[in-house]
Amino acid sequence: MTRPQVYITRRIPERAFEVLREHAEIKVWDSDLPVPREILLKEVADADGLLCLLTEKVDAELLNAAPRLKVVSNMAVGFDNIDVAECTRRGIPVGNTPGVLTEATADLTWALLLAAARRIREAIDYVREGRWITWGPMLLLGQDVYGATIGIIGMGRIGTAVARRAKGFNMRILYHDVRRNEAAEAELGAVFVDMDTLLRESDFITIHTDLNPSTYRLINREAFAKMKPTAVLVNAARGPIVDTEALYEALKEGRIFAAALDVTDPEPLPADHPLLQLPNCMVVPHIGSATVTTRNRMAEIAALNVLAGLRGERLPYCVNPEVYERAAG
Ligand SMILES: NC(=O)c1ccc[n+]([C@@H]2O[C@H](COP(=O)([O-])OP(=O)(O)OC[C@H]3O[C@@H](n4cnc5c(N)ncnc54)[C@H](O)[C@@H]3O)[C@@H](O)[C@H]2O)c1
Ligand SMILES: O=C(O)[C@H](O)CO
Repeated sequence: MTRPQVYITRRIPERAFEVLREHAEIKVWDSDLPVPREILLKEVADADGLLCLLTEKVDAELLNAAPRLKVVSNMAVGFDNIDVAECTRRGIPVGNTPGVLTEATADLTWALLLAAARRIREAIDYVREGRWITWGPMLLLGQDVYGATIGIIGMGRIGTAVARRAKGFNMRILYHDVRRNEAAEAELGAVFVDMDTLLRESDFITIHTDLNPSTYRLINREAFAKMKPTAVLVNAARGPIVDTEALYEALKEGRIFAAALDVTDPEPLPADHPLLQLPNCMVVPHIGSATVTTRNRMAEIAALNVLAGLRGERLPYCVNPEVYERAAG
């Protein structure tokens, strides 16, 4: 019997290969850079399973080029790179990797929050550039975190994990979401507020929604105008949730204190982008889930999703379960 073919779009942790090797022929784009689109379109022609990353656009064009495809498995929790409706229409289940990256991403959010509040990037440059002459009573003054108010936009898995850490800093926790999170309210004393209240009252604003039509450029000029001049914004969700031009203006004109971004629009952000010239903006290259253990777990779940899809079984983590109802009906 011929073995199913799986295409993997990047060099990923070995764990994925351990899961799949016995059951499928694996072809991999063996590089640390994304597979060029024209090669991807050729490679999926005889693929039964696709294990992809957030850098690959899975749309009608790709699906047309992949007539045998039985499963699309994204090695990420976010799946805004995939046209899920189109996959569902074609009866293709789509998998993602929720949960296993929650704590790592919350940790990174906090690393950014603390670093932006206390101007760590500027402080490191100050020392490295030989400008450190003496202790200074007015040197590199930042914002207090302990006891401040944090406003969390998107109180899902990662938002809640960020809130848990905020509790340890004795913070007042506000949140906004499209639905109430009563568990977070009970456990953490988080208070549900409308967006306006969150923007006006928060000292720290962190973004943890998925990217969808309702969150695209949610943080725009009007939103920045409502924030405190001492506010710090952290985005560890998706770049397009923040309007980059509006952010640049807000930081340059001192309308907010600082921003720290793990994700940008565009992404990657070109090295000569004006945002990177601003002392009060810190950007890291989308490393929220980048720990050894987390990436191993993500690779494993992504592979288990592929395996289930190849066998016609329900994916352990499926973003379009309606695909099974359609099949049953
Ligand atoms: N920086 C990184 O490396 C990294 C790592 C993991 C996840 N992410 C991003 O973080 C997102 C969240 O992950 P999660 O596991 O917490 O997902 P989740 O589904 O548990 O949480 C997302 C929350 O956003 C809420 N939401 C959706 N639209 C909203 C809106 N318009 N206003 C307010 N809230 C809204 C949802 O109701 C949900 O509670 C992912 O979709 C992904 O894009 C980034
Ligand atoms: O959505 C995700 O999982 C991140 O952006 C990468 O871990």
